[in-house]
Amino acid sequence: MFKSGHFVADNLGELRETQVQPNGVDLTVDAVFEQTEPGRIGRDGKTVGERQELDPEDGHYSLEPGGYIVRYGEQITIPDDHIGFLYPRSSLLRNSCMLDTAVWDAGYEGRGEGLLEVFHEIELERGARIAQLVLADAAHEESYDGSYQGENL
Ligand SMILES: O=c1ccn([C@H]2C[C@H](O)[C@@H](COP(=O)(O)OP(=O)(O)OP(=O)(O)O)O2)c(=O)[nH]1
Repeated sequence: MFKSGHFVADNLGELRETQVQPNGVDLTVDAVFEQTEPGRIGRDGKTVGERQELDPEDGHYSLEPGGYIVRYGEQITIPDDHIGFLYPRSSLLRNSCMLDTAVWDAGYEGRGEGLLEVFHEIELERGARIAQLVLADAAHEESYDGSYQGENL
């Protein structure tokens, strides 16, 4: 079963009232990066490629078509017995952009990242809401203890 927006909000850091939605919490864009060097995914590990942080102009990012890594502004905790899913705000899709996301594991804490695909130039204000995090009940044996634990806190 999916939890309410207020339940999700109780597991995040400081929020604005407008971020709490009926079924989840909207996440904001805190930083945007362009990858500059290749990463590597091997059978026994991975390396994230170098990236360069973009400077917002007058508080806005003007993004040309391409792929960008975004860091969310909220401090996220996925509580035990839950799993998190993140969806793009539909206004992104309606503006020819997409946010690609992965599974948020029980026990994860941090300010996570996603891949923003831009198919048509878009202006994003730093701090604008771009995604929605939802939580569902989930069974698990272990909790997240990977290399991204505690990232960007
Ligand atoms: O879109 C997402 C989805 C998840 N996460 C966070 C929460 C998740 O628990 C953690 C690790 O994700 P995943 O397990 O998919 O990463 P991995 O590449 O398998 O790394 P690890 O080996 O550390 O598990 O990253 C994000 O930042 N962005």
